[in-house]
Amino acid sequence: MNLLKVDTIAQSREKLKAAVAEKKQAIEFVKLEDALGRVIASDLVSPEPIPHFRRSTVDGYAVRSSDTHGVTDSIPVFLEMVEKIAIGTPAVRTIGPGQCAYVPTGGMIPEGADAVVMIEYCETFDADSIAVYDSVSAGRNVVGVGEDIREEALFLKKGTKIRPQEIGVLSSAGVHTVPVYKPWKITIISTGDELVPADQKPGPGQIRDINTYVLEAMSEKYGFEVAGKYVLKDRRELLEEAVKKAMQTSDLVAVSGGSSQGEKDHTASVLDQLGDPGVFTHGIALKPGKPTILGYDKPSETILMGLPGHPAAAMMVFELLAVWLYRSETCQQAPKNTVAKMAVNVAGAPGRATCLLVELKDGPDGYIAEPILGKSGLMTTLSRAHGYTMIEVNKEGLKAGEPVQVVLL
Ligand SMILES: Nc1nc2c(c(=O)[nH]1)N[C@H]1C(S)=C(S)[C@@H](COP(=O)(O)OP(=O)(O)OC[C@H]3O[C@@H](n4cnc5c(N)ncnc54)[C@H](O)[C@@H]3O)O[C@H]1N2
Ligand code: MOO
Repeated sequence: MNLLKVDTIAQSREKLKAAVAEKKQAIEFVKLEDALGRVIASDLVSPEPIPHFRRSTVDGYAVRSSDTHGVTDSIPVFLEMVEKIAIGTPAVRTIGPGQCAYVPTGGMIPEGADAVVMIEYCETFDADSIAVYDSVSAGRNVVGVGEDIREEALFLKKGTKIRPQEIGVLSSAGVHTVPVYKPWKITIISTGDELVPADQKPGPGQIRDINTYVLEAMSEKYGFEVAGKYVLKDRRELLEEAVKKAMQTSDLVAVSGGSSQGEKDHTASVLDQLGDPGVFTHGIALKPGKPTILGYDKPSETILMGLPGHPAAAMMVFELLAVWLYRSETCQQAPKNTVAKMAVNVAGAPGRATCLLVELKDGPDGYIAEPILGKSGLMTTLSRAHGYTMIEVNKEGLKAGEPVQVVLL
């Protein structure tokens, strides 16, 4: 018998990390307008405080807060209005005791003032003075210098994936060219005599190709750049030629199909032959995903991956290993999980971790996770799934009502 000697997910991740330890992560600079979805490649420190002047958060009068102590809506204080500050211009006068200045929302707070009274609590008394009917404490309605970002403070960490809100932080700090990781280049190779493209009608025994399309979509979703894609017949020399070519341009070569031990399963031996040192894992203790192949080629710094042919397995292994490794190498955090309670008992797989697809339903106190059980050759199971939860290797299973972490897909 020739059974695969399997690694756990943790072991295979350790081996992947060790293999790529000296792989260089290239960095590039992109315009702020093009930075959405990219991953910041160095800690960003602001040379100046943001904002760099004190700003009002309301339309009102900048005052010395001590002048308003004891003021109520029936006992006002009368203040001399010494300046009307316009938005976008510097405040010129210093506010002395008994004085104030009009300031618009976002306007600059003048020297001497330490708070702003909203216009609703003030009354114009005559051309130069106003009555104030509210008592304010120091700092009220004022954003201080550096309150958003302190001078020399680290304001965005390496590994941050840029969302619209980070675009805002970057623009406020004046970072208009952003250091980001160059995306990994990936070549996707699907093998199988039975595969026809999605726009063709499959004959008897044939099926439409799924993995090429799914892996390309995942690559786009997770920020890889597709350098090439091939759909090949199950012939060793075709696979050899494609992998050889891909290794010249790619950080990652993902071959789907032919990963098992059938007569036409060449992936492991081709990846092992072309890589130096070659394949270090063939088989992981995961359901689905058992026949996964992992290897590396040091000279070209290419990660070599053989994904199981079954589409759901290919997708989950790509997520759990390729995407995981890319996140880890670019210092990104794992996505936040959601918690749900299992709807029913589910058994684990002896000796293997299970990646259990679940559909989330609203329950009386949070989500309920309904397992989606189906053979790994079926694709619609994945489309129904909102996410997955892992049943660890040595766990018998999950009990109805048990809280589980769900990773959203
Ligand atoms: N005797 C054994 N047979 C199998 C085992 C095993 O341990 N012993 N493991 C099963 C498991 S689990 C999986 S997963 C598959 C892995 O197979 P391969 O990686 O060698 O892939 P293929 O045999 O080429 O294909 C399997 C299956 O997936 C379909 N497929 C392949 N590529 C695509 C594609 N691009 N788009 C859509 N569907 C694809 C293919 O038609 C097969 O149905 O092995 C089991 N067998
Ligand atoms: O391991 Mo297979 O990858 O269960 O579908």
